[in-house]
Amino acid sequence: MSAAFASSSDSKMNNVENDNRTVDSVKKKSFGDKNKKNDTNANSSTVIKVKSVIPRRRQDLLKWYGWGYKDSMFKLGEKGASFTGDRYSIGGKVLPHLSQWAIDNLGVDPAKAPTIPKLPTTFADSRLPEKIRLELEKIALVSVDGMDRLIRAHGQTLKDMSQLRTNSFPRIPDAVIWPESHEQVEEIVSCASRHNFVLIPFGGGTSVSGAVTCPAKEMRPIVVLDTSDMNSILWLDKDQLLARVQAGIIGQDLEREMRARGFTVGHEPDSYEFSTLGGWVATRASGMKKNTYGNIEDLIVQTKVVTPRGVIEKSCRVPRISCGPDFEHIVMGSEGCFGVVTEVTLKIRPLPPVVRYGSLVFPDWEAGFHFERDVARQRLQPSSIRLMDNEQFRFGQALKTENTWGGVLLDGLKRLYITKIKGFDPSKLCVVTLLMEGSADEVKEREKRLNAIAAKYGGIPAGATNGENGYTLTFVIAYLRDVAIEYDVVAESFETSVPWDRTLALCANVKQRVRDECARRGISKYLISHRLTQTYDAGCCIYFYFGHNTAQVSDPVNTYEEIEEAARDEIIACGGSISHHHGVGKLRKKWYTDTVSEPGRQLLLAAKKTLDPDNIFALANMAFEEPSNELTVKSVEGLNMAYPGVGPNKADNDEQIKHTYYQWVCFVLLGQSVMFYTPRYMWKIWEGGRLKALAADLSSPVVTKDWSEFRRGELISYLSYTNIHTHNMYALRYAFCEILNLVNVVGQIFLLDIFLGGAFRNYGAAVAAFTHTPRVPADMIDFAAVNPMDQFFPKLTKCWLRNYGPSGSLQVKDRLCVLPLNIVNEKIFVILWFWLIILAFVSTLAVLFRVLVLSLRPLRSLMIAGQLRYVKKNVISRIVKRFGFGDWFILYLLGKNMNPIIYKDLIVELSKELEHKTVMV
Ligand SMILES: Cc1cc2nc3c(=O)[nH]c(=O)nc-3n(C[C@H](O)[C@H](O)[C@H](O)COP(=O)(O)OP(=O)(O)OC[C@H]3O[C@@H](n4cnc5c(N)ncnc54)[C@H](O)[C@@H]3O)c2cc1C
Repeated sequence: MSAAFASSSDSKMNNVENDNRTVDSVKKKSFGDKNKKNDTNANSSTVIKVKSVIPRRRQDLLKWYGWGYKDSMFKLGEKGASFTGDRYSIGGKVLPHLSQWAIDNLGVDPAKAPTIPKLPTTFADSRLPEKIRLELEKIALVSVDGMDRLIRAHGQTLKDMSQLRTNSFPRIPDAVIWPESHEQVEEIVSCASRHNFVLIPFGGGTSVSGAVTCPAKEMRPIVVLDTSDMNSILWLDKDQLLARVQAGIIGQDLEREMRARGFTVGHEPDSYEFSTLGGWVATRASGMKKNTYGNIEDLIVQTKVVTPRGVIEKSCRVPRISCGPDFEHIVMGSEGCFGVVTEVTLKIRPLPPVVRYGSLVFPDWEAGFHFERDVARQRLQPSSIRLMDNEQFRFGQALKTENTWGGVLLDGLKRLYITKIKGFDPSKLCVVTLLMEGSADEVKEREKRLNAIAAKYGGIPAGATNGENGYTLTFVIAYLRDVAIEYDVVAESFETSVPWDRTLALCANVKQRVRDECARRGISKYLISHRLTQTYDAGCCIYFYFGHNTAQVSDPVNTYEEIEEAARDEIIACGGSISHHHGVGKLRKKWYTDTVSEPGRQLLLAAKKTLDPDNIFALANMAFEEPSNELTVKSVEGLNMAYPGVGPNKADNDEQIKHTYYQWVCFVLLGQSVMFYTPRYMWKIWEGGRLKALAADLSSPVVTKDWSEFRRGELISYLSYTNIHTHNMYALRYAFCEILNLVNVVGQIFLLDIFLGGAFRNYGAAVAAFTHTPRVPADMIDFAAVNPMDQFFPKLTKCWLRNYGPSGSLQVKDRLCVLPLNIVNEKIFVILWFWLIILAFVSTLAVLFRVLVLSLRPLRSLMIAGQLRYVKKNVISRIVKRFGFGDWFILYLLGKNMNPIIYKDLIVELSKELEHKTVMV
């Protein structure tokens, strides 16, 4: 919880600036060579590994947040209010006026016991499958601990705080991972793309737009990528005034390290105690000193961003480039939806020699406003110049601490001078706070000129202390909201950017709209106040603060949001913007398209489609929709849906598998049988019944009278005289048919693979592997495990049906098609897969064996010997030596088709006959 007064803190915002004890240097090797190209001209050769003052891990974070405390950190009493803790200047002190202010303005009852949140003990189960967790653990530190996940489930909106206090987030992340380098982020993003889980980049968690809140309907596992361990300064170039910094560094750490070396970045959003460099880039942040240093977009020279499509980074570190649209501006303000910012090259500046605060009092808001306008027109703005309305001025007075008699007296005199002598109405006067930086002469000169302009509008200087208090209290004021909830008050700020000519009307109208909305709901105790915080040539930024007592309200957070929404409608109607620096997130989506136009929205969607087509960064901010249940189901294909591949299209580029094969399966099977029969048929033709004629009537198991002297003579004459050496072609044709068998089998595997659109080559193996995996995994979300039978032979598919509507136009209808035959097909093809694999193996062996037989004569003798019993080796080898391969082959086939006794007789006689024939070589 962001209530920021935990007593455990050991550093004060006010003294971190000069504390460089927490720095140590390490050699740069751990960040890989990829950084080298950015190192040119860098004159700091070591990585500055920064130790943050913000605790990084759960237990410490709990203390920091003040969770589990027994008592409230804030006490309202009759004699005043007090805070515990020492992080801010008002910690541990009594604020004598705050109780009365809270009673008068917000109807707080100091006697009522505050509602203190309990430390949660139960958390939603992590949905991250074990195997993905193990894979992630090989990359970086991972936690699925409930508290780690809860702490990173939220930003700092009122709703976030309310849900945190009641542990009622509809969805919290399933795991947190802490990468330490760009390379590790690349691995994590690639892992997320492979396994289709969601990544949420998380910096300081100070988002006030709902940007880091988990999309409630997301069914895929959500992993928060916490950048807090990526907080090193990779190099510092004092000549070029540049620094390369990892994106997870927290604002106050960055500034402390820079100041320790005599530099400053100068970017100080009010959240800079907690917010990170990556968060600033992702939200297009604006700091209070933007007049001198610029907003984040003015400070950046180069960013490195890991997207699912790869890394985006400009190839050169130049001050400006004219190279088409600047893609860095797609990343700036992308609110985590395109990828992770890992490293940033920032401009730095030498520390200003003089920093001086100041304040001016004006009779009313209009006078203060015209002063601000005049200063902007003359471009005389100091580093910061802010105008507070009367409500804020009085709130500031209520936050004053106990004072010395001297202080009280001085305050009294000042008050007397302003109200009695100058005649300012205490219920109207406004204050401008100033922060001036530069050389002593510059600061002096600027102050003189500002005082002169102020005088034109009735303003008078009110001293440096008031100005300084205004700035230091800025840090604490935001978090008062979190303790106010304990006293039945809900509050929040919202801001806008507005042209100068619309500002006064906008401020008045928005305040009036809030009053009307409160009246409509019977809310009588509330505060609506505003201040002007940033100025430009063309306009300014206005911050509104609104809070109300919840005693009369049944659903306080919802009521607050309704009123804020009405106020935003009014802001836009008055010419203001959706936001100046808080971003869009999930809270301000409603106004996004009107702000950027429909083509603008399409451009954003196109960028998303290009950089993150599978919606890995599914934060659903800006124009990106939260998944509807149907869409989510589709994204978890095969398990959390009725049937794989059936569902609404996720996007235009949704991958579609078109199943057209099923109508052709029977023809393909027929074609296969024809192809298998072809070699057999060819052999039949070529063989021409020769073997049958030679062995006619000689196959009977009983030796008959058919085996006569005459018949034996005939055969011996055929084999050894008339047809010897004429059977080579016969044998070669047989071998050719065997080769054809092999080619046929392999060819069929390829053809079937083409026929099934690439599904066949691994089909049998995938089916076999799948049967070893449980069909419905225990965690129900092992979405990688879709049955390959269902995947390639769906029984139910999505169909587009075309018909004519009642008035004759063509209609394309979304229908379901049932393919019942696939129940058989899926099995046929499994059997075929195994059968063809076996056949291919056997055919290969057959061909190899044929080659061996052709080349090794002793093998041929052995084969004949294998057909006979009790025949001497030399009898057989005499024949084999005199026979060619073809003769041997036909003799061998005869052996297979004859009675063995007759065959033995034939061999013995043949051998005798050939005894005097020349030996073949
Ligand atoms: C008290 C208070 C005062 C504030 N004052 C200011 C102010 O003066 N000026 C101002 O501009 N804002 C202000 N804000 C708003 C907020 O601090 C900014 O939006 C800030 O830039 C968010 O930074 P973060 O590190 O906390 O980001 P988070 O809150 O952690 O994240 C914000 C968004 O940025 C994304 N993100 C974070 N880190 C990365 C990364 N490395 N890569 C990609 N995406 C990332 C997240 O996914 C999310 O969408 C204030 C907020 C609070 C609570």
